[in-house]
Amino acid sequence: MYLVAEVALNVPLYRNFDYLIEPHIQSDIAVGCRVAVQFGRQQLIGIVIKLKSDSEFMSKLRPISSLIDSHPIIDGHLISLVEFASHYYQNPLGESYQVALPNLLNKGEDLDKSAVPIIKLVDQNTKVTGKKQRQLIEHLIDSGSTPVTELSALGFSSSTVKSLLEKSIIEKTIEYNRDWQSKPLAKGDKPKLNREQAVALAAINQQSGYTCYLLEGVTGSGKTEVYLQALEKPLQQGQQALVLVPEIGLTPQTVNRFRRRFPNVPIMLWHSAMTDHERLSTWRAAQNQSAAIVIGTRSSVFLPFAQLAMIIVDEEHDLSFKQQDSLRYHARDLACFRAAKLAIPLILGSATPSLESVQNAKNQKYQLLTLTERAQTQTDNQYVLLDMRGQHQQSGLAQATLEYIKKELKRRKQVMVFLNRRGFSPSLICHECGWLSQCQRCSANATYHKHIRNLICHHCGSQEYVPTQCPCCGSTQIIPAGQGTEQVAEFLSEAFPDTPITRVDRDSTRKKGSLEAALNEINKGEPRILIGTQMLAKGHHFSEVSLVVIMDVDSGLYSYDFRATEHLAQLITQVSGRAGRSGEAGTVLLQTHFPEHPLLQDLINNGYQDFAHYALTEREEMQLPPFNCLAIIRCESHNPNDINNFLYDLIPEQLPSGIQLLGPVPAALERVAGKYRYQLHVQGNERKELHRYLNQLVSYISQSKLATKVRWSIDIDPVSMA
Ligand SMILES: Nc1ncnc2c1ncn2[C@@H]1O[C@H](COP(=O)(O)OP(=O)(O)OP(=O)(O)O)[C@@H](O)[C@H]1O
Ligand SMILES: [Zn+2]
Repeated sequence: MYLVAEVALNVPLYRNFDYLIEPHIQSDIAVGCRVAVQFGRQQLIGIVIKLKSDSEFMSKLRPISSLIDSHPIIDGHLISLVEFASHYYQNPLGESYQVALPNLLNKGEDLDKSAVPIIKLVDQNTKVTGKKQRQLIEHLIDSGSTPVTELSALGFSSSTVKSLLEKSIIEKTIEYNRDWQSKPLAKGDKPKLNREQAVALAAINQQSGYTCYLLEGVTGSGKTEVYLQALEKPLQQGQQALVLVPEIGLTPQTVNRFRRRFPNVPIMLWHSAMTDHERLSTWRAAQNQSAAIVIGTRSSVFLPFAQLAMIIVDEEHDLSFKQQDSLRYHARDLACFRAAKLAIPLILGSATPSLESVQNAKNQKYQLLTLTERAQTQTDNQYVLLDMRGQHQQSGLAQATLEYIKKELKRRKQVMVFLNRRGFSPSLICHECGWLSQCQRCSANATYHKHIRNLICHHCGSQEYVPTQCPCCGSTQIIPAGQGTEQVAEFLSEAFPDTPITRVDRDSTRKKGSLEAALNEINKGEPRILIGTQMLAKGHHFSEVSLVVIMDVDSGLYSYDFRATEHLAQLITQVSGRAGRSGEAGTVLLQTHFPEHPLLQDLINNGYQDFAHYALTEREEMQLPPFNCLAIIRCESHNPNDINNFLYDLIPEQLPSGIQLLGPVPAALERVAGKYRYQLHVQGNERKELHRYLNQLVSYISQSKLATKVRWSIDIDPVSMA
């Protein structure tokens, strides 16, 4: 008989806690149930991870206060996933469950809540007058149906929905059922695959069990089409699939494409803009199989599918798949663990795969499938390296660039200008004494946002008014230094007064539905200049863009981070992929002061694959990941002495062989929000050795008094050195 439950609690301690099982819950309690327990003076909710007949602290144990679930809420597979993640990323188990489970479950919410209704279009013909109502109808024509929980994020208010319901143009139904599993799979129109796509699909369909496929296809080569057709097999068998996408890749266009293709299959979403209730409903739908496909961002890798038969990771190189706090997991790598454990296929797709994945394909850990041709055009984009040395610039744009833009607009095309910096200018400078606007709390500039007349620190968020006089010398000549998207948009609207301009960055898309509205404007296809950051760079299919201008190439060429060149090459390739997507080849113009730089030359002449090949050779020579394994111990505190004491204490007199320590070194931003930040890099030649060493290190730290004076964290396989 089990008398003791071992419980994982969300506390920053590397251990679990034993509680007594009282007789009245003995028959119901099981591994995977939530319990409420007394911890110190607080009531906490935890997960039962083990049942035991004894405990070394038996006489001191407190009883479980209450059993929340009469059945386990997670199965053995999910438990092993969270345990693996906790172990691999050296994060306490209770904290890891906190990340893996939806908020409401962590707070003790009952799992048995009613299902989410969907709305459907039932009458396309009745005319409506309201603009929003018309937009909703258009959206439903595109998507077929949409869960009510997604509507507000799309910018549709409940009153819009209500008026259409009253006119019986749409209906609201609950489709909490698993009918889809027994019905024959309905498929919307689909194109005939080209040869390369067909080869890739055949390879995926041929095998059963676990294989990880790296689908490396140039932008626009029809990777998504391969995913869609690969999904047919599991769906036909009534099995589920998970499609992981980057945070900004989850556009309505993408989702609609899946819904149009599989009209009688329930497809649900998972992303950070959803409310807790919305997320819980997706979680439950994955579990009770009323969702066939979930399209989700990073943390959807933890969803409790009952019949998972395929995982797809789109844009597998994307940095948003790595969580940057608490449990610092990489969703792609956990997807890999999960697929192997379940013996199901995993498809990693990208035009610009991470060097890790390229290397795994070389080692035959992944099976490489390549798409070299664009699906709808035969032509490759043409690159222009624009030498910026000595060029006259206006708001960061060379005269020659403006000529290119003018030419394309005249041909009634769209032009996309990419600059990965929002705001008006990255700082203000005093023209007389050289004072620079800086954040008081960070070792960083404060960005000038002109329309709100504020200086905002993009690291700690602190804001202040723009001074009318220089705080140093009193001069009134304070001018913007450098460019952000706000400035470029302003300048271009003066330079091309007759052309509409759409700016897409985090500032311009704060309002719900505004990104959607901007994308709709762009998709109308009229001549237009688009200016934006990362948000514009990936995944979008704008058919009329014929010229892409990348303004600031140089900042990625020389950086403290050994991954900077990889990220730059990915960015250039991805951004370029937005040009020339229908019919004719597009032009990609790179403004640079280093036109002879080997990276740029290689990339534009030979493509990303070639770049990746040479970049890997370089990594191998320098013994950097993926040729060794890396972890960073980060530490921050108001007091630099405490940091020093803590980090130097970790350096032993003798290191085990195969392990190297580097540092302590200051972080790229040495101070953020008033705190100093330092790092210690731990490198291992072999994964096993590194993990053995880190285990010891973490258990040492968790006992260390010096650790209590600082904030520390450990990052395994970091994607950023910041
Ligand atoms: N075999 C095909 N025949 C005709 N059109 C196709 C084919 N495959 C894909 N397409 C079309 O080509 C366009 C690009 O395809 P898709 O979006 O699947 O490419 P992708 O590789 O996923 O693009 P990106 O890298 O930009 O995400 C889409 O409009 C798609 O419908
Ligand atoms: Zn700051």
